[in-house]
Amino acid sequence: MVKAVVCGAAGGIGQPLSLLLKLNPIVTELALYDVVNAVGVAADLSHIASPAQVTGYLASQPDADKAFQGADIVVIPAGVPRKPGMTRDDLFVNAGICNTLANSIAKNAPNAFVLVISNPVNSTVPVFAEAFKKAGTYDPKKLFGVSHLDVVRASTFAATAIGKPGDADKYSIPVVGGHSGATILPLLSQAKPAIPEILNDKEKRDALVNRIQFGGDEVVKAKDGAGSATLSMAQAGVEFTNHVLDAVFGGKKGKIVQSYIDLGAEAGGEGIKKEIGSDLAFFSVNIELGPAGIEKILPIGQIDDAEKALLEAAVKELGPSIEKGVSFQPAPPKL
Ligand SMILES: NC(=O)c1ccc[n+]([C@@H]2O[C@H](COP(=O)([O-])OP(=O)(O)OC[C@H]3O[C@@H](n4cnc5c(N)ncnc54)[C@H](O)[C@@H]3O)[C@@H](O)[C@H]2O)c1
Ligand SMILES: O=C(O)C[C@H](O)C(=O)O
Repeated sequence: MVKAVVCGAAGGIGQPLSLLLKLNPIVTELALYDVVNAVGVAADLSHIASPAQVTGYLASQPDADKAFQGADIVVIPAGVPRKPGMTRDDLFVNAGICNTLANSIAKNAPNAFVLVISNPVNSTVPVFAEAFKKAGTYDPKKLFGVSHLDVVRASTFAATAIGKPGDADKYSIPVVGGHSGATILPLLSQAKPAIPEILNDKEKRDALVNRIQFGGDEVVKAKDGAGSATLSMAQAGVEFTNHVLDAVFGGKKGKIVQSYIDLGAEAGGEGIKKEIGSDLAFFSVNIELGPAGIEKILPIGQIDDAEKALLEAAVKELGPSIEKGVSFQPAPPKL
């Protein structure tokens, strides 16, 4: 029996993500939570013939805590998306929402795996960590910042740059660092299969790195005020969630993914700090998934000079974003 919760389930990401989770037979209970329309979306999804039993909860309901009770995994695409001209940092208003959700999870599902999609991920993941620490429920091996859309984009954009757009799913490119602009560090030198036609052409390489780092802006611009990536994020989100579900509940060990995590999460974090030459508390790294969540933090490995320069820029920009999340003070409750 596996209970999954989607917070922000009525939103642009939340609805398709909930649909895709409803289709995963590992999930037997799916609770949809939002401040609007969660009950309607749940009624709609509940007609699909798959094992998950769907329930919907509005945050204003007196029994809204039930959404979280007994949850094994909570996926969080709640909060405001970008409009043209905004940076992800401008979405720090979402910190308050994240803190509230973290408190509900700590109270009702202290052992749940928590996957954070809400932006700015570089800051909201530290907000969750701090709230869990205050509640005494923090297990860093169970907290994941979802940066998987960057990995998906890297494959798609690399295949396109090479002139083989139909082969997107054949390219695997690790993306480490953070989830915003210069903090997004695609490791093109580690691409599988190798992409010498890009690596040996500075102009093409710079263009590809830039497209991966600023892929989110493409969608924000194209949607022209109607939000940011939702459908590609739902697909990336479910892909990542399913990897965690497979590792924790499906007995499939050993999957390696990248996620923005607490470097204190498990032996290996200190090694990353040496590799990146900084004691940043959070970074997106290669992790091996297993029954406990983050089973191992794996080295970044060999990177070339161009990537070393990008790493320096990423580390510089990440520090203040992490600090902002760590030092976030929720507004006192209204009396
Ligand atoms: N990590 C990533 O790669 C990535 C990718 C795309 C978008 N995002 C982020 O995901 C978030 C959601 O994006 P979206 O396009 O789905 O936005 P959206 O506005 O369409 O949906 C957000 C949903 O959150 C709900 N919500 C607001 N406050 C809530 C609360 N306290 N509890 C529960 N639900 C609440 C809203 O009612 C809404 O239904 C944004 O912050 C966006 O920037 C992250
Ligand atoms: O770009 C955004 O604001 C949303 C998301 O972080 C993305 O990368 O698409």
